[in-house]
Amino acid sequence: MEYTIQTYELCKKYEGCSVVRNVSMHIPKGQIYGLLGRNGAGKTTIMKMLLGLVKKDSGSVTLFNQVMADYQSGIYARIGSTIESPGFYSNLTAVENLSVFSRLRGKVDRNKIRKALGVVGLPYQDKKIFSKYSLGMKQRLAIANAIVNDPELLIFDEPTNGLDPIGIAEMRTLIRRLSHECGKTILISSHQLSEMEQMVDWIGIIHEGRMLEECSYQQLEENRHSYIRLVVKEPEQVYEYLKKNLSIENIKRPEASVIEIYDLKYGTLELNSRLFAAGFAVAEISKCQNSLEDYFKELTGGAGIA
Ligand SMILES: Nc1ncnc2c1ncn2[C@@H]1O[C@H](COP(=O)(O)OP(=O)(O)OP(=O)(O)O)[C@@H](O)[C@H]1O
Repeated sequence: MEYTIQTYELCKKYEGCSVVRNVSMHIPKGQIYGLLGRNGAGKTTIMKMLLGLVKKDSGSVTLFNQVMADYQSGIYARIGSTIESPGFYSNLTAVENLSVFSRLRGKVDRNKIRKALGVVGLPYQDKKIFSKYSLGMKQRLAIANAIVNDPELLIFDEPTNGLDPIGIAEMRTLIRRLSHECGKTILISSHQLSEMEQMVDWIGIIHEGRMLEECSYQQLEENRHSYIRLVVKEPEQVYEYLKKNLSIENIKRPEASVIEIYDLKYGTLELNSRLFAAGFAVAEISKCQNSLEDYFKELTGGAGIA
C-alpha cells in the first residue's frame, strides 16, 4: 500500500507534559483517514506537527515519501488544511475572502476560486457577506480555501464540529466526493465516532496522546464483540451451570435476570437446548453485538470517546 503520510514514534511535550506519545500512523493514498479522540487527546497537535506548524520533539514524519526535516517548507504547497486557517473577514463575500487569501499565497486565479466554491456548493455570484453565513457555510468556505490550489492532501480539523445532522450529512458527502471524485487523500479529526461513520476508510484512535488502534473502518466494525444475551428465571443457578457444567468462562451479569456470554463456544440453539435439558426456563436468548461506542469504552479503559 502506498502511504501519503507516515509518522514514526512522533512525540511532543508542552511545558514538560507529554501530549503526543510515540504516535505511528499510516495514511493510505487517496483514502479518508479519521483521527478519533476526545477533546485534548492530541489530534490538533499531531496535525500541526504534520504541517510543520509545531516542532516535534522526536520521531519522524514522512510526507509523499519524503522524510521531513524541521522547517522544510516546499512540500506544504501540496497540502491544503483548515488548521489555523485565516479568520475570514466578516464584511467580505466568499469570493472576496478567497481572493484575499489567494493573494497572500501568491496570486489570485478567479477560475480556481469559482471551481473551489462549486466543489463545496457555495454560490460564486453571491452578495452575502461572511458574517451572515451559517456555521455550515463557514466550514465550507474554510474547505474551499484549502482546496483552491488543488492540493493532493487535505487536512481538516473537526470539519463537522458544531454542525446539525443535516450539516454533518452534507459535509460527509462533500468529503467523500473530494476523495472519490477528486482523488484526494484526506485526514480529518473528530471527537465524535458517529460523525466518522459512512465517511472514513481508515481510523486511528488517539487517547491521552497515544495511538490505541489503527485499522480500516471495516476492521473496526468486525472487532466489535459478539455475545449471547440470556434472560432467565434463575440467574444464579444458570450462571453456575454455565461455568461448571459447560466450562464457559467469560460471562457478565449486567442486570439481575440477564446473563451475557462472551465465550461463544456454543451457538444460541445448542445453548438453549442444553439449558432446557438441564431444566432451566429461558425467557429470551439472542445473539448481540456491542455498539462501537461500547467497544471504544473498553479500549479507552471506560472513558469512551464522545
Ligand atoms: N500551545 C500549547 N501550549 C501548552 N499546551 C498545549 C498547547 N497546545 C495544546 N496544548 C495541550 O495539549 C493537549 C492536546 O491538545 P490538542 O489541541 O492537540 O488536542 P485535541 O485532541 O485536538 O483536542 P480538541 O478536540 O479539544 O482540539 C491538551 O491538553 C492541550 O491543552
